[in-house]
Amino acid sequence: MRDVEHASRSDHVSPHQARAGVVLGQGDDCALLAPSSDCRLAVSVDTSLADVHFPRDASAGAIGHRALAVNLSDLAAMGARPRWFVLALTLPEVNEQWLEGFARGLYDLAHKHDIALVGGDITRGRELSITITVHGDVPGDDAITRHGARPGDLLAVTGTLGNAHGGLRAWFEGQRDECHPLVAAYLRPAPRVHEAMSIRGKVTAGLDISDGLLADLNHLCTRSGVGAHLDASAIPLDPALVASLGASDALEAALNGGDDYELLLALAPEQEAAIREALGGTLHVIGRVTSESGITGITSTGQGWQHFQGQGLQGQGQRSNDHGTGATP
Ligand SMILES: Nc1ncnc2c1ncn2[C@@H]1O[C@H](COP(=O)(O)OP(=O)(O)OP(=O)(O)O)[C@@H](O)[C@H]1O
Ligand SMILES: Cc1ncc(C[n+]2csc(CCOP(=O)(O)O)c2C)c(N)n1
Ligand SMILES: [Mg+2]
Repeated sequence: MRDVEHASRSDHVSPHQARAGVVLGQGDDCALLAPSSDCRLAVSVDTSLADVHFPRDASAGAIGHRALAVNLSDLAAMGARPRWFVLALTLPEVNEQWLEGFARGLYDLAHKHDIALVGGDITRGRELSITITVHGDVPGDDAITRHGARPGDLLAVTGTLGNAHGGLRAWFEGQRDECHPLVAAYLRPAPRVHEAMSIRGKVTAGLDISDGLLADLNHLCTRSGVGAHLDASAIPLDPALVASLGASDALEAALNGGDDYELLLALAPEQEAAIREALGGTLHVIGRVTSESGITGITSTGQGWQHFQGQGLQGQGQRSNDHGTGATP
Protein backbone atom coordinates (compact mmCIF):
# COMPACT_ATOMS: atom_id res chain seq x y z
CA MET A 1 0.00 0.00 0.00
CA ARG A 2 2.81 2.36 0.89
CA ASP A 3 4.24 1.88 -2.59
CA VAL A 4 1.01 2.86 -4.27
CA GLU A 5 0.70 5.79 -1.91
CA HIS A 6 4.29 6.77 -2.66
CA ALA A 7 3.80 6.39 -6.39
CA SER A 8 0.70 8.51 -6.24
CA ARG A 9 2.51 11.26 -4.35
CA SER A 10 5.56 11.28 -6.52
CA ASP A 11 3.97 12.91 -9.54
CA HIS A 12 0.99 14.99 -10.52
CA VAL A 13 -1.61 12.94 -8.69
CA SER A 14 -2.54 13.93 -5.16
CA PRO A 15 -3.75 11.53 -2.47
CA HIS A 16 -7.35 11.70 -1.37
CA GLN A 17 -6.94 12.16 2.35
CA ALA A 18 -8.69 15.36 3.33
CA ARG A 19 -11.99 14.55 1.74
CA ALA A 20 -15.59 14.86 2.78
CA GLY A 21 -16.58 12.16 5.23
CA VAL A 22 -13.02 10.90 5.77
CA VAL A 23 -12.44 11.30 9.51
CA LEU A 24 -9.21 9.24 9.33
CA GLY A 25 -7.76 7.98 6.03
CA GLN A 26 -4.70 5.81 5.26
CA GLY A 27 -2.20 5.25 8.08
CA ASP A 28 -4.12 3.61 10.91
CA ASP A 29 -5.59 0.12 11.23
CA CYS A 30 -8.93 1.19 9.78
CA ALA A 31 -10.22 4.24 8.03
CA LEU A 32 -12.86 6.16 9.95
CA LEU A 33 -15.65 7.38 7.72
CA ALA A 34 -18.72 9.49 8.36
CA PRO A 35 -21.60 8.48 6.09
CA SER A 36 -24.32 11.07 5.43
CA SER A 37 -27.12 10.55 7.92
CA ASP A 38 -29.90 10.80 5.33
CA CYS A 39 -28.31 8.21 2.99
CA ARG A 40 -28.00 4.46 2.63
CA LEU A 41 -24.44 3.17 2.24
CA ALA A 42 -23.90 1.14 -0.97
CA VAL A 43 -20.98 -1.34 -0.72
CA SER A 44 -19.54 -3.65 -3.38
CA VAL A 45 -16.31 -5.59 -4.01
CA ASP A 46 -14.79 -6.80 -7.29
CA THR A 47 -11.50 -8.56 -8.04
CA SER A 48 -9.56 -8.07 -11.29
CA LEU A 49 -7.08 -10.79 -12.25
CA ALA A 50 -4.40 -10.83 -14.94
CA ASP A 51 -5.51 -12.88 -17.96
CA VAL A 52 -8.99 -13.36 -16.51
CA HIS A 53 -10.26 -9.76 -16.47
CA PHE A 54 -7.50 -7.93 -18.32
CA PRO A 55 -4.50 -9.03 -20.42
CA ARG A 56 -1.30 -9.07 -18.38
CA ASP A 57 0.46 -7.08 -21.12
CA ALA A 58 -2.02 -4.18 -20.94
CA SER A 59 -0.51 -0.89 -19.79
CA ALA A 60 -0.31 -0.31 -16.04
CA GLY A 61 -2.52 2.78 -16.45
CA ALA A 62 -5.25 0.79 -18.18
CA ILE A 63 -5.10 -1.90 -15.47
CA GLY A 64 -5.48 0.72 -12.73
CA HIS A 65 -8.31 2.46 -14.55
CA ARG A 66 -10.17 -0.74 -15.32
CA ALA A 67 -9.94 -2.17 -11.80
CA LEU A 68 -11.63 0.91 -10.35
CA ALA A 69 -14.04 1.39 -13.28
CA VAL A 70 -15.68 -2.02 -12.86
CA ASN A 71 -16.28 -1.23 -9.19
CA LEU A 72 -17.64 2.25 -9.93
CA SER A 73 -19.98 0.57 -12.39
CA ASP A 74 -21.55 -1.41 -9.54
CA LEU A 75 -22.17 1.86 -7.68
CA ALA A 76 -23.68 3.24 -10.90
CA ALA A 77 -25.90 0.17 -11.15
CA MET A 78 -27.52 1.22 -7.88
CA GLY A 79 -27.58 4.95 -8.67
CA ALA A 80 -25.13 5.53 -5.81
CA ARG A 81 -22.78 8.49 -5.46
CA PRO A 82 -19.16 7.28 -5.15
CA ARG A 83 -17.53 8.16 -1.80
CA TRP A 84 -14.63 5.93 -0.68
CA PHE A 85 -12.69 2.87 -1.78
CA VAL A 86 -10.09 0.47 -0.38
CA LEU A 87 -7.55 -1.36 -2.52
CA ALA A 88 -5.96 -4.79 -2.00
CA LEU A 89 -3.08 -5.39 -4.37
CA THR A 90 -1.16 -8.62 -4.98
CA LEU A 91 1.99 -8.17 -7.08
CA PRO A 92 4.58 -10.69 -8.30
CA GLU A 93 7.27 -7.99 -7.95
CA VAL A 94 7.61 -4.31 -7.10
CA ASN A 95 8.31 -2.21 -10.16
CA GLU A 96 8.24 1.54 -9.44
CA GLN A 97 7.51 2.51 -13.01
CA TRP A 98 4.61 0.07 -13.25
CA LEU A 99 3.20 1.27 -9.92
CA GLU A 100 3.33 4.90 -11.01
CA GLY A 101 1.43 4.09 -14.19
CA PHE A 102 -1.09 2.01 -12.24
CA ALA A 103 -1.61 4.77 -9.67
CA ARG A 104 -2.08 7.36 -12.40
CA GLY A 105 -4.75 5.29 -14.17
CA LEU A 106 -6.48 4.62 -10.88
CA TYR A 107 -6.32 8.17 -9.50
CA ASP A 108 -7.30 9.89 -12.74
CA LEU A 109 -10.58 7.96 -12.68
CA ALA A 110 -10.95 8.42 -8.90
CA HIS A 111 -10.62 12.20 -9.33
CA LYS A 112 -13.14 12.18 -12.14
CA HIS A 113 -15.74 10.49 -9.94
CA ASP A 114 -14.73 12.17 -6.70
CA ILE A 115 -14.04 8.93 -4.83
CA ALA A 116 -11.31 8.78 -2.15
CA LEU A 117 -8.83 5.95 -1.50
CA VAL A 118 -9.02 5.46 2.27
CA GLY A 119 -6.98 2.29 2.80
CA GLY A 120 -5.76 -0.99 1.46
CA ASP A 121 -3.30 -3.83 1.62
CA ILE A 122 -0.35 -4.94 -0.50
CA THR A 123 1.08 -8.48 -0.72
CA ARG A 124 3.52 -10.38 -2.88
CA GLY A 125 2.00 -13.25 -4.82
CA ARG A 126 2.39 -15.22 -8.02
CA GLU A 127 -0.32 -13.44 -10.03
CA LEU A 128 -1.25 -9.79 -10.36
CA SER A 129 -4.58 -9.35 -8.59
CA ILE A 130 -6.47 -6.19 -7.66
CA THR A 131 -9.42 -6.20 -5.29
CA ILE A 132 -11.30 -2.98 -4.72
CA THR A 133 -14.16 -2.36 -2.32
CA VAL A 134 -16.21 0.73 -3.12
CA HIS A 135 -18.56 2.64 -0.88
CA GLY A 136 -21.19 5.01 -2.17
CA ASP A 137 -24.31 6.64 -0.86
CA VAL A 138 -27.89 6.93 -2.04
CA PRO A 139 -30.49 9.24 -0.53
CA GLY A 140 -33.46 7.59 1.22
CA ASP A 141 -34.98 4.68 -0.69
CA ASP A 142 -33.86 5.89 -4.14
CA ALA A 143 -31.38 3.05 -4.89
CA ILE A 144 -31.88 1.35 -8.24
CA THR A 145 -32.29 -2.39 -7.58
CA ARG A 146 -32.77 -5.54 -9.66
CA HIS A 147 -36.13 -6.43 -8.14
CA GLY A 148 -38.59 -3.74 -9.18
CA ALA A 149 -39.30 -4.52 -12.88
CA ARG A 150 -43.00 -4.95 -13.72
CA PRO A 151 -44.74 -6.44 -16.79
CA GLY A 152 -45.31 -3.66 -19.31
CA ASP A 153 -42.11 -1.80 -18.39
CA LEU A 154 -39.77 -0.87 -21.21
CA LEU A 155 -36.27 -2.33 -21.22
CA ALA A 156 -33.49 0.03 -22.24
CA VAL A 157 -29.71 0.22 -22.27
CA THR A 158 -27.26 3.09 -22.25
CA GLY A 159 -24.70 3.35 -25.06
CA THR A 160 -23.87 0.59 -27.51
CA LEU A 161 -23.12 -3.03 -26.59
CA GLY A 162 -20.42 -5.46 -27.66
CA ASN A 163 -17.58 -2.99 -28.23
CA ALA A 164 -15.54 -4.26 -25.28
CA HIS A 165 -15.79 -7.84 -26.52
CA GLY A 166 -14.75 -6.60 -29.97
CA GLY A 167 -11.77 -4.92 -28.27
CA LEU A 168 -10.87 -8.10 -26.41
CA ARG A 169 -10.92 -10.03 -29.68
CA ALA A 170 -8.87 -7.35 -31.40
CA TRP A 171 -6.34 -7.49 -28.54
CA PHE A 172 -5.94 -11.24 -28.86
CA GLU A 173 -5.54 -10.85 -32.61
CA GLY A 174 -2.55 -8.57 -31.94
CA GLN A 175 -4.03 -5.05 -31.81
CA ARG A 176 -1.95 -3.26 -29.15
CA ASP A 177 -3.10 0.32 -29.69
CA GLU A 178 -4.97 1.11 -26.47
CA CYS A 179 -6.51 4.15 -28.19
CA HIS A 180 -8.19 1.90 -30.77
CA PRO A 181 -11.90 2.57 -30.03
CA LEU A 182 -12.85 -1.09 -29.42
CA VAL A 183 -9.72 -1.81 -27.36
CA ALA A 184 -10.37 1.38 -25.33
CA ALA A 185 -13.94 0.21 -24.63
CA TYR A 186 -12.47 -3.02 -23.21
CA LEU A 187 -9.51 -1.64 -21.28
CA ARG A 188 -10.89 1.73 -20.17
CA PRO A 189 -14.63 1.35 -19.64
CA ALA A 190 -16.51 4.52 -18.63
CA PRO A 191 -18.87 3.65 -15.77
CA ARG A 192 -22.27 5.38 -16.06
CA VAL A 193 -22.11 6.97 -12.61
CA HIS A 194 -23.56 10.38 -13.42
CA GLU A 195 -26.18 9.00 -15.77
CA ALA A 196 -27.43 6.60 -13.09
CA MET A 197 -27.56 9.29 -10.40
CA SER A 198 -29.66 11.43 -12.74
CA ILE A 199 -32.35 8.75 -13.22
CA ARG A 200 -32.64 7.11 -9.79
CA GLY A 201 -36.24 7.26 -8.65
CA LYS A 202 -37.39 7.28 -12.30
CA VAL A 203 -36.63 3.63 -13.20
CA THR A 204 -38.25 0.53 -11.71
CA ALA A 205 -35.10 -1.64 -11.86
CA GLY A 206 -31.61 -1.70 -13.25
CA LEU A 207 -28.13 -3.16 -13.16
CA ASP A 208 -24.84 -2.82 -14.97
CA ILE A 209 -23.94 -5.18 -17.81
CA SER A 210 -20.75 -7.03 -16.91
CA ASP A 211 -21.49 -10.63 -17.88
CA GLY A 212 -23.39 -9.86 -21.12
CA LEU A 213 -26.83 -8.45 -21.93
CA LEU A 214 -28.67 -11.80 -21.85
CA ALA A 215 -27.02 -13.01 -18.65
CA ASP A 216 -27.58 -9.73 -16.83
CA LEU A 217 -31.14 -9.40 -18.15
CA ASN A 218 -31.68 -12.87 -16.76
CA HIS A 219 -30.45 -11.65 -13.34
CA LEU A 220 -32.88 -8.73 -13.46
CA CYS A 221 -35.80 -10.94 -14.56
CA THR A 222 -35.11 -13.57 -11.91
CA ARG A 223 -34.90 -11.01 -9.11
CA SER A 224 -38.07 -9.24 -10.33
CA GLY A 225 -40.03 -12.45 -11.03
CA VAL A 226 -40.71 -11.44 -14.64
CA GLY A 227 -39.66 -12.33 -18.21
CA ALA A 228 -38.57 -10.21 -21.15
CA HIS A 229 -39.16 -9.81 -24.88
CA LEU A 230 -36.27 -8.30 -26.82
CA ASP A 231 -36.30 -6.62 -30.23
CA ALA A 232 -33.04 -7.88 -31.77
CA SER A 233 -33.04 -5.11 -34.38
CA ALA A 234 -33.15 -2.46 -31.61
CA ILE A 235 -30.01 -3.63 -29.83
CA PRO A 236 -27.57 -0.76 -30.32
CA LEU A 237 -24.42 -1.77 -32.20
CA ASP A 238 -21.52 0.56 -32.96
CA PRO A 239 -20.82 0.70 -36.72
CA ALA A 240 -17.12 0.21 -35.83
CA LEU A 241 -18.00 -3.11 -34.16
CA VAL A 242 -20.08 -4.26 -37.14
CA ALA A 243 -17.21 -3.29 -39.45
CA SER A 244 -14.78 -5.28 -37.31
CA LEU A 245 -16.80 -8.45 -36.62
CA GLY A 246 -19.60 -8.49 -39.20
CA ALA A 247 -23.29 -8.05 -38.29
CA SER A 248 -23.90 -11.52 -36.88
CA ASP A 249 -20.84 -11.69 -34.58
CA ALA A 250 -21.41 -8.07 -33.55
CA LEU A 251 -24.91 -8.97 -32.34
CA GLU A 252 -23.55 -12.04 -30.55
CA ALA A 253 -20.89 -9.84 -28.88
CA ALA A 254 -23.64 -7.46 -27.75
CA LEU A 255 -25.78 -10.29 -26.36
CA ASN A 256 -23.11 -12.43 -24.71
CA GLY A 257 -19.68 -10.75 -24.84
CA GLY A 258 -19.87 -8.93 -21.51
CA ASP A 259 -17.45 -6.26 -20.21
CA ASP A 260 -19.78 -3.49 -21.48
CA TYR A 261 -20.37 -1.71 -18.15
CA GLU A 262 -23.43 -0.02 -19.63
CA LEU A 263 -26.72 0.14 -17.69
CA LEU A 264 -29.71 -2.10 -18.36
CA LEU A 265 -32.87 -0.40 -17.12
CA ALA A 266 -36.56 -1.21 -16.69
CA LEU A 267 -38.87 1.79 -16.75
CA ALA A 268 -42.56 2.54 -16.86
CA PRO A 269 -43.45 3.82 -20.37
CA GLU A 270 -44.67 7.14 -18.95
CA GLN A 271 -41.15 7.80 -17.57
CA GLU A 272 -39.43 7.34 -20.93
CA ALA A 273 -39.48 11.03 -21.89
CA ALA A 274 -38.05 12.18 -18.54
CA ILE A 275 -35.33 9.53 -18.64
CA ARG A 276 -34.52 10.33 -22.25
CA GLU A 277 -34.18 13.97 -21.30
CA ALA A 278 -31.76 13.05 -18.50
CA LEU A 279 -29.71 10.62 -20.61
CA GLY A 280 -30.02 12.16 -24.08
CA GLY A 281 -29.01 10.03 -27.05
CA THR A 282 -27.41 7.34 -24.88
CA LEU A 283 -30.79 5.69 -24.12
CA HIS A 284 -31.92 2.83 -26.39
CA VAL A 285 -35.19 0.95 -25.82
CA ILE A 286 -34.56 -2.71 -26.66
CA GLY A 287 -37.68 -4.54 -25.50
CA ARG A 288 -40.22 -4.88 -22.74
CA VAL A 289 -40.85 -6.76 -19.53
CA THR A 290 -43.33 -9.65 -19.72
CA SER A 291 -45.21 -11.60 -17.08
CA GLU A 292 -44.09 -14.99 -18.48
CA SER A 293 -40.62 -16.10 -17.36
CA GLY A 294 -37.85 -16.50 -19.95
CA ILE A 295 -36.40 -14.24 -22.60
CA THR A 296 -38.04 -14.23 -26.04
CA GLY A 297 -37.31 -12.48 -29.34
CA ILE A 298 -33.67 -13.58 -29.53
CA THR A 299 -32.29 -16.76 -31.09
CA SER A 300 -28.88 -16.69 -29.38
CA THR A 301 -28.11 -19.70 -27.21
CA GLY A 302 -25.14 -18.03 -25.49
CA GLN A 303 -25.23 -17.45 -21.77
CA GLY A 304 -22.70 -14.70 -21.25
CA TRP A 305 -19.58 -14.86 -19.15
CA GLN A 306 -19.23 -17.72 -16.66
CA HIS A 307 -16.01 -18.04 -14.66
CA PHE A 308 -16.22 -21.83 -14.33
CA GLN A 309 -17.13 -22.74 -17.93
CA GLY A 310 -13.64 -23.11 -19.44
CA GLN A 311 -13.42 -19.46 -20.45
CA GLY A 312 -10.36 -17.29 -19.92
CA LEU A 313 -7.35 -16.38 -21.97
CA GLN A 314 -7.50 -19.42 -24.22
CA GLY A 315 -11.26 -19.80 -24.26
CA GLN A 316 -12.23 -16.16 -24.83
CA GLY A 317 -14.94 -15.89 -27.43
CA GLN A 318 -16.16 -19.43 -26.67
CA ARG A 319 -19.70 -19.74 -25.50
CA SER A 320 -21.49 -22.74 -24.06
CA ASN A 321 -24.80 -23.81 -25.58
CA ASP A 322 -26.35 -24.51 -22.23
CA HIS A 323 -29.49 -22.34 -21.96
CA GLY A 324 -28.67 -20.30 -18.87
CA THR A 325 -30.81 -17.40 -20.02
CA GLY A 326 -33.82 -19.38 -21.18
CA ALA A 327 -33.56 -17.38 -24.42
CA THR A 328 -35.93 -18.65 -27.11
CA PRO A 329 -36.88 -17.39 -30.58
N1 LIG B 1 -18.50 -14.84 -2.51
C1 LIG B 1 -19.61 -14.17 -2.24
N2 LIG B 1 -20.01 -13.97 -0.97
C2 LIG B 1 -21.13 -13.28 -0.69
N3 LIG B 1 -21.92 -12.73 -1.61
C3 LIG B 1 -21.58 -12.88 -2.89
C4 LIG B 1 -20.42 -13.61 -3.29
N4 LIG B 1 -20.33 -13.60 -4.64
C5 LIG B 1 -21.37 -12.88 -5.07
N5 LIG B 1 -22.14 -12.44 -4.04
C6 LIG B 1 -23.34 -11.60 -4.11
O1 LIG B 1 -24.18 -12.06 -5.17
C7 LIG B 1 -24.77 -10.95 -5.85
C8 LIG B 1 -24.47 -11.05 -7.35
O2 LIG B 1 -23.07 -11.05 -7.50
P1 LIG B 1 -22.39 -10.87 -8.90
O3 LIG B 1 -20.90 -11.01 -8.69
O4 LIG B 1 -23.04 -11.74 -9.89
O5 LIG B 1 -22.72 -9.35 -9.18
P2 LIG B 1 -22.54 -8.60 -10.54
O6 LIG B 1 -22.69 -7.15 -10.23
O7 LIG B 1 -23.45 -9.20 -11.56
O8 LIG B 1 -21.09 -9.00 -10.94
P3 LIG B 1 -19.78 -8.16 -11.16
O9 LIG B 1 -19.93 -6.81 -10.56
O10 LIG B 1 -18.73 -8.99 -10.44
O11 LIG B 1 -19.58 -8.16 -12.62
C9 LIG B 1 -24.20 -9.70 -5.22
O12 LIG B 1 -25.15 -9.18 -4.31
C10 LIG B 1 -22.97 -10.19 -4.49
O13 LIG B 1 -22.68 -9.40 -3.35
C1 LIG C 1 -8.27 -11.53 -20.55
C2 LIG C 1 -9.76 -11.53 -20.54
N1 LIG C 1 -10.42 -12.63 -20.94
C3 LIG C 1 -11.78 -12.66 -20.88
C4 LIG C 1 -12.49 -11.56 -20.46
C5 LIG C 1 -14.00 -11.60 -20.40
N2 LIG C 1 -14.52 -11.56 -19.02
C6 LIG C 1 -13.80 -11.94 -17.95
S1 LIG C 1 -14.65 -11.79 -16.52
C7 LIG C 1 -16.03 -11.22 -17.33
C8 LIG C 1 -17.31 -10.89 -16.60
C9 LIG C 1 -17.17 -9.87 -15.52
O1 LIG C 1 -16.30 -10.35 -14.51
P1 LIG C 1 -16.76 -10.53 -12.97
O2 LIG C 1 -18.09 -11.25 -12.97
O3 LIG C 1 -15.66 -11.31 -12.32
O4 LIG C 1 -16.88 -9.14 -12.42
C10 LIG C 1 -15.80 -11.16 -18.71
C11 LIG C 1 -16.79 -10.74 -19.72
C12 LIG C 1 -11.75 -10.43 -20.05
N3 LIG C 1 -12.37 -9.32 -19.58
N4 LIG C 1 -10.40 -10.43 -20.12
MG1 LIG D 1 -22.92 -5.41 -11.28
